[in-house]
Amino acid sequence: MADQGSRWRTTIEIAAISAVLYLVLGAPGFPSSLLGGSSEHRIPQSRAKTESLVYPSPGLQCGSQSYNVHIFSASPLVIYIDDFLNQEEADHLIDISRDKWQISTVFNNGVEERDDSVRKSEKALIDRDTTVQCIEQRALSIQGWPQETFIERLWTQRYNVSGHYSLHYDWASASKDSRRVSTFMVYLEADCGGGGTNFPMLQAPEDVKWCDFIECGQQGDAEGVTFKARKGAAVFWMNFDADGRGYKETIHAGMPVTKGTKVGLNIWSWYQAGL
Ligand SMILES: O=C(O)CCC(=O)C(=O)O
Ligand SMILES: [Fe+2]
Repeated sequence: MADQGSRWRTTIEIAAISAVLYLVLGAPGFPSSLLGGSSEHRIPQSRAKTESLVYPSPGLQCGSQSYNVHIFSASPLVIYIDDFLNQEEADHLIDISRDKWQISTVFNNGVEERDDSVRKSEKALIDRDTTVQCIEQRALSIQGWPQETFIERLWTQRYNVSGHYSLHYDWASASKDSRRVSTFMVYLEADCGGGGTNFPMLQAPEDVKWCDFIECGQQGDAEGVTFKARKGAAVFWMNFDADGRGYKETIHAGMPVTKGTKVGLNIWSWYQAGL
């Protein structure tokens, strides 16, 4: 949470951080074919990545879930999905994360390490029971079952007071044949102050009806737009356009939690040609 006197980030800070991230994270906005991965010089996909890609079982039987879709932006496509998960599903995911929490890490110059100044939280790789697979299926269904697109094994993340994730893109590398096409940031527990998901390059809409889903007034002091952490809700966005250019507007941050606990869920869809 920020007040008038002490803004969490100034415009200049955001511009500087964005410029560094832009270069470090593979120059989003450039055609991914220029980043490597042409058909002649295909970058071999790491075994670890391929093994983390999953697809729900064909015979899966799932109940229906009535979610409410609010399109925030058409380009890039950004949607706030209220009730993406029901309360039981959200509680179940927290339950199966128990005993699996580990300190979240980041990659600095290719080295995986803890860096609380960038990302302060815990994360858990959850087992793929029926509930989890039905959530994977829902995520694919909303996207219209895109071809050659898989789900990355799901991770939950837990933020206590002062937990946060500073500005970043959700992709670190991308190629013509292989990339993290979309993100669902889902809120499983939101009994907290702060903890919204901020997009400094997206513009807040005018209509006050959006104030149910985004921070308005004092709490809306951060640049751009901050989606509220609401239990069961999800923010969905596409990371790349049809030509494989990363959308620079999708830079985002998990805002610091000022009280209580926030638990989130990442659902990332991965395009992998020829798997
Ligand atoms: O917790 C949030 O609001 C954002 C988390 C996030 O961006 C991520 O895990 O990649
Ligand atoms: Fe992210």
